[in-house]
Amino acid sequence: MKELTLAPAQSPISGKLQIPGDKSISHRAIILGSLATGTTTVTDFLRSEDTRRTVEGFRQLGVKIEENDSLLKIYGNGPTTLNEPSNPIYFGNSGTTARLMLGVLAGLPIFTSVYGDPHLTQRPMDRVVGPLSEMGGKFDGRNNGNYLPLAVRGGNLKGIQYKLPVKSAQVKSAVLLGGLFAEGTTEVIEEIPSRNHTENMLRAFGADIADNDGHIRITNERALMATDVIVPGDISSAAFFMAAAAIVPESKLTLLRVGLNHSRTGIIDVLSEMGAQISITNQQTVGGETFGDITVAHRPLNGVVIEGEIIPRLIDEIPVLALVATQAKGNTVIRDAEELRLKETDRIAATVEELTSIGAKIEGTDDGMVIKGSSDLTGGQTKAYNDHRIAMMLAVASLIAKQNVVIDDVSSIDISYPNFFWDLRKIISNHSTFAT
Ligand SMILES: O=C(O)C1=C[C@@H](OP(=O)(O)O)[C@@H](O)[C@H](O)C1
Ligand SMILES: C=C(OP(=O)(O)O)C(=O)O
Repeated sequence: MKELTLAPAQSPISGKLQIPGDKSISHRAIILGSLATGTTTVTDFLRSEDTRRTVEGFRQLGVKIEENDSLLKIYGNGPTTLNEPSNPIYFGNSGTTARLMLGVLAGLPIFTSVYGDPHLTQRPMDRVVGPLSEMGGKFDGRNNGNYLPLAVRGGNLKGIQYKLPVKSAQVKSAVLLGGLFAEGTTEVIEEIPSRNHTENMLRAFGADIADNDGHIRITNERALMATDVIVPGDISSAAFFMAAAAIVPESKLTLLRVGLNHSRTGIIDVLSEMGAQISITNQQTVGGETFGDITVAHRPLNGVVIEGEIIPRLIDEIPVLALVATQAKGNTVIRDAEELRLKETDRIAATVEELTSIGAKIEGTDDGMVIKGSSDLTGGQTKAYNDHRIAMMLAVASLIAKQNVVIDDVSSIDISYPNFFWDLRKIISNHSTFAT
């Protein structure tokens, strides 16, 4: 447990920040680099608890991976050289590691057993075990293989056509990764677009993949070849600082080289619609991923409705957007976000409970929340539920609270943003008021 007391910001937020590498893209770089033939160099890789799980997972399968700060070298020899691990693979807290690696393990002709921490052990796996079993993978575990720990016997997969029943990039990615090993064509049909980093990176590694208006087809016909990956800054991490600049009066902050893939930029659309001033400069595209600098300046904010197709484009940003909405005039309504109940914690319940406890007017619904703005935040004792996104949202809330905000445990932040508090200190001048 690492309790932290945070004091309100006494001045506007300003300056420039380099945001650490994108977590989703970092996971995918390890996976595809490990399955490819040749050496893959990954620049600006996110070193965090979650990505460490994916690195360790592939090391257990026999892949040599060298780490030098945020530079990673993966020495791939193709999937036929991967070994049956002698010990269970630990996925920790990482849903992405679990779902995507299950897609790979289903394709390999080996036996593996996999497990996670108490939070991941409660998150559903049937969403990937279902389609991967249909392809021929064999799974066993509690509740018909819905929960970790799981036993997996892979190999002999056949392509299927699979219409996604949930809005999930992890499920899409697991089936596509299984498709890399399957006889025939594997097709995933996605009605509402979710993050497409897997598709972009598979293409960059030379896979036979095509996306025709949400019908994504892949075959096993082309072996993956190593390619270098440059990881953009994670917009889901930048989101906390975008929110901070949007709610602390007179602030103006620039976040450098952040990933701007359209499937991830819902937060820019919503903050702009609320009235924040946002500009983007220095755009470039590498390996199918666009980067750019985002500048956010404080302006008076108005409530908005967040629903429908935009939800997967900002799913991890909803807790911090709810915080921003407490400072906007009028109601903000969030709908179609039922997936939030299945994350590291139930993020609808956690956001409502904790923001209410520090003075916000917010109510939960089955698939979202309604926030009545604007209201002053008082401060006080809060809980992070061992969820990094809730912990960082509460840290941002402290900037505008009337009194200190105490967060019961901030250690979960290492899951996606180990340097979060260093970066927060850089942009607020009264950092000496941090206390543990
Ligand atoms: O594919 C990914 O890297 C992710 C997809 C999303 O999950 P779902 O696919 O479950 O929506 C997101 O919430 C998670 O943080 C990362
Ligand atoms: C939901 C998240 O990650 P994962 O599903 O990989 O645990 C997240 O990072 O917010």
